[in-house]
Amino acid sequence: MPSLISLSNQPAMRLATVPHYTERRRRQRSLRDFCRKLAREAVRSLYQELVLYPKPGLVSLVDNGSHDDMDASTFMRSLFSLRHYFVEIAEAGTRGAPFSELKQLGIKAEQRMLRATCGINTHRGAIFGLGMLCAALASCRAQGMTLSPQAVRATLLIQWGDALTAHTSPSPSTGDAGSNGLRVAAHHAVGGAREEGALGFPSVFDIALPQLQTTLDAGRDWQCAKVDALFALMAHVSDTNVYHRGGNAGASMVQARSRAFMADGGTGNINWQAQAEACHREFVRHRLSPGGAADLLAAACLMHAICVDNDFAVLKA
Ligand SMILES: CC(C)(COP(=O)(O)OP(=O)(O)OC[C@H]1O[C@@H](n2cnc3c(N)ncnc32)[C@H](O)[C@@H]1O)[C@@H](O)C(=O)NCCC(=O)NCCS
Ligand SMILES: Nc1ncnc2c1ncn2[C@@H]1O[C@H](COP(=O)(O)OP(=O)(O)OP(=O)(O)O)[C@@H](O)[C@H]1O
Repeated sequence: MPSLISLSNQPAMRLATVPHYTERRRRQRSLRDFCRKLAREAVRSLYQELVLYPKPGLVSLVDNGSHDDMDASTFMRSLFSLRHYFVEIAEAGTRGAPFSELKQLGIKAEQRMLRATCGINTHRGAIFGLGMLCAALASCRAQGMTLSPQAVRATLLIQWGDALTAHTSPSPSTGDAGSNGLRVAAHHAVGGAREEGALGFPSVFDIALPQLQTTLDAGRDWQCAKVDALFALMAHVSDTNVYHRGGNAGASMVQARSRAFMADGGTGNINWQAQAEACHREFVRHRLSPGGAADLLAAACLMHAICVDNDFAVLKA
């Protein structure tokens, strides 16, 4: 039996017996596992959004809402195509990668999405919102910080706030071709996803996440929580998808109908299901699709899952 000393002369053994080396390897493995877990939660949150019904104007397992060009299977192919992206952007977050690197990962993810959907834009806003949150969550974890909503939002703004602000006024040189959101921003002075990101996703942290918790604390189920959070988002968010399809009139209708639903008690109202389905039919009649609210709901579902997993109390609405 060779002595431990002779074995320890081997390079591999020398490293392996050095405590901080094993600690570093353990920590790296733990971070990789966390990034994979984040990615699973992000994909699961996109699925949670897809299967919600009633979801006014939007695609679900029940119908295609205001869309002729996509259905639930389009979204399923799309969310599955993003499974590696969320790992990649989380790992970039652990390194504190610059926004330019996150942006390239986002663009690659959009290309994977478009290949999976034969060119249909199913999750462009979600790639941005959930991608940035995964990067911020992973950065918090790498720094040994808590994963509280406050810490995640502060980390996102500290690490990438300036770049996200610059991202609200894109220039052709940065490869920002025209988009529906940019055209809406120019025509209606509505900031959309870019402004939401630059402000640290206030609609997720200050509206949707507290609403999820308020409905759950009232004793209602997860479907009710997601419905109330979606209506709360539609009541407040300036959704460029809605402006793009329905202009100012469409945006006013979405906000007015959503505020009325919440003022009537949301899913606490005994007739909530009939009211929500009537809203769905009205939005479909007007071809309205609050896709931005749907993306933000998925982001809130991700943050809620993290809070539950880490026993963080979510502030109520
Ligand atoms: C910022 C994004 C969403 C582009 O926004 P823009 O308004 O220019 O584009 P577009 O109209 O195609 O997409 C907007 C999407 O955001 C969603 N959305 C609309 N309004 C809002 C809102 N108020 N809040 C959040 N999301 C919204 C919609 O569902 C829509 O799909 C993003 O896709 C982008 O910049 N992509 C390039 C790659 C990148 O920079 N990624 C960043 C790292 S992930
Ligand atoms: N369940 C959903 N149903 C429809 N849209 C959704 C859903 N979930 C998220 N979205 C968001 O809404 C966007 C799709 O809306 P929309 O089709 O209006 O956008 P667009 O492709 O930019 O515009 P258009 O299709 O009118 O040319 C998706 O990119 C996605 O970000």
